[in-house]
Amino acid sequence: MAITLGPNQYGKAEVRLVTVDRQGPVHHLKDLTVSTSLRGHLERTHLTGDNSDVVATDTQKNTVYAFAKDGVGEIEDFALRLARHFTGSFEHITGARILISEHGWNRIEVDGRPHDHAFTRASDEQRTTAVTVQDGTAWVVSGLTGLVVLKSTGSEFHGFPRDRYTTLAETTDRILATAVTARWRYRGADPSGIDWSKSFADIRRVLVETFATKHSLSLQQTLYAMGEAVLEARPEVAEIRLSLPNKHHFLVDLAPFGLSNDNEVFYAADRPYGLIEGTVLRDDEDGDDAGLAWHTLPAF
Ligand SMILES: O=c1[nH]c(=O)c2[nH]c(=O)[nH]c2[nH]1
Repeated sequence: MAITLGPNQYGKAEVRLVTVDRQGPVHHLKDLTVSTSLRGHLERTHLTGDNSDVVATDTQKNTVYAFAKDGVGEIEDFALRLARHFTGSFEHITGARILISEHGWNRIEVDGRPHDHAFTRASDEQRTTAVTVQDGTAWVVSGLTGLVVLKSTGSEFHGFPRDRYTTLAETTDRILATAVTARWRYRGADPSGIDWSKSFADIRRVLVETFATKHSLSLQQTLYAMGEAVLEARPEVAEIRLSLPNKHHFLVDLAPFGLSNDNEVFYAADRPYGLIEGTVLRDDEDGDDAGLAWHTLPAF
């Protein structure tokens, strides 16, 4: 039986990086978590322990901090700079994947005016990107996670099969709530000329507006509508994946207290939760150009 080394990668996970742009009295913060993964001809270290091809993960971490000195800018651009550096500087490193999540900070308001250098953490929501460079070609998959949304009506769920294990009541009016994780792949290899910040802001707006306005017969239907709206609004996006935990809000039975409950009092369950996941794509999109950017990412 022949044994061989399969696909592998290595890097520094979750480098915490905060930068302060202090060019003027008004400071600008960037708060990132950066993970690097390198791929290439790494048989020697795995098979013999010869590390002459191994760019140490400690060096990868230091590179992240050193590159931040010139300013981070948009996370997609920062990730592209890092990935191109690693693949361009070391002969045996042929691929790099850089994952970045950006944590938001809001300025504290003092007497109604935004403070120059004091902030509150925005929320658990994060903007994300996954940049892959392989043999000189780059792919960009950006997204967001932890975007919590809720609508207090405009959601129904009925018509599902009933068997001996079904107890769920049908409803024509329920709370619908979720924490959106979305990842969208930018069209084509080496995407350029994209205003990353504007693209992100528009996609986020379309996602939340569609969640709000689409009358929902299931979270699955809402997922598809959200993805479809993004693809219709943003031609630079090839496909989008959504992962939507159904944050159940169950009606509390107030009958034991002689009270009615007309969709006013709920128990917000944290687990278990339904998990609705799916991809919405253009049917003319050639999956091949996604290359390593998409198909080797965890599905959601
Ligand atoms: O929108 C929903 N989709 C489901 O698949 C499902 N299953 C369930 O119990 N509640 C819901 N709600």
